[in-house]
Amino acid sequence: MLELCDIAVTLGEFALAADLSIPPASHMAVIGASGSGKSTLLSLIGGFLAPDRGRIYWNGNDITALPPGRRPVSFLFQDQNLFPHLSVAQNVGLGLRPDLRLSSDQRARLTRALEEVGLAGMETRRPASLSGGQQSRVALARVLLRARPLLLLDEPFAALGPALKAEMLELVARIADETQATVLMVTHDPQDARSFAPQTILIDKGTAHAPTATGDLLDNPPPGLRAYLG
Ligand SMILES: Nc1ncnc2c1ncn2[C@@H]1O[C@H](COP(=O)(O)OP(=O)(O)OP(=O)(O)O)[C@@H](O)[C@H]1O
Repeated sequence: MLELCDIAVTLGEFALAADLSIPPASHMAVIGASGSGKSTLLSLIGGFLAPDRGRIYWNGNDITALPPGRRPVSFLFQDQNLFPHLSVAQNVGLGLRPDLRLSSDQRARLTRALEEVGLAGMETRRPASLSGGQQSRVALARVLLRARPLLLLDEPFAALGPALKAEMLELVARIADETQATVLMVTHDPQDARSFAPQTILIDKGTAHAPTATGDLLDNPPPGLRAYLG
């Protein structure tokens, strides 16, 4: 269970408040107009941004002061954070050990993770020689190996075509289910939210609202969200 208790943060002219709970193993969308604070919310949870007020709890433990590396969190961003000079296996191995000195057990897990995301045999390739979808799979394999219980996705598949995007979302859902991970996914695409996330956090007018049923929210969006969705 992730709890954001009375959180407030101000960035220049912008302010965001959040007071909400996310149940274990949720698949949750984060939706809101451009500039509403979706990435800010993820940064607060991931520890890249400290709140001015409030506490963040994970399973009852206060993680508000923990640096990103000590939080129970993995990230997936649109640029996938792949290092161009490293091979596929090395990029994935970084999820286990930043110095890449993997034990034989860790190497075996790495091989399994690559198989799981459909990249078996591509261990020595560099990211530049992969398609966009394959690059996304490398990033996903790294997430799979890290096996952190909270996965934060900031529009990671926005650059992929609709069919590939749907495939990657299914893969994320499967990986999250296997590890019982909670997933928070920022998206601009209501269809992604409907297919991936039974519940959605709406960010509107400076507030991240408590999760509501995605279908109900999108069928009857409040005025700000209606204007944004078009
Ligand atoms: N370091 C900063 N200093 C000042 N303002 C900031 C800073 N970081 C973000 N902001 C502002 O905070 C607001 C929220 O930004 P954020 O990136 O969270 O929005 P978003 O909903 O993710 O937007 P988008 O959908 O366009 O990616 C924006 O108005 C942005 O300009």
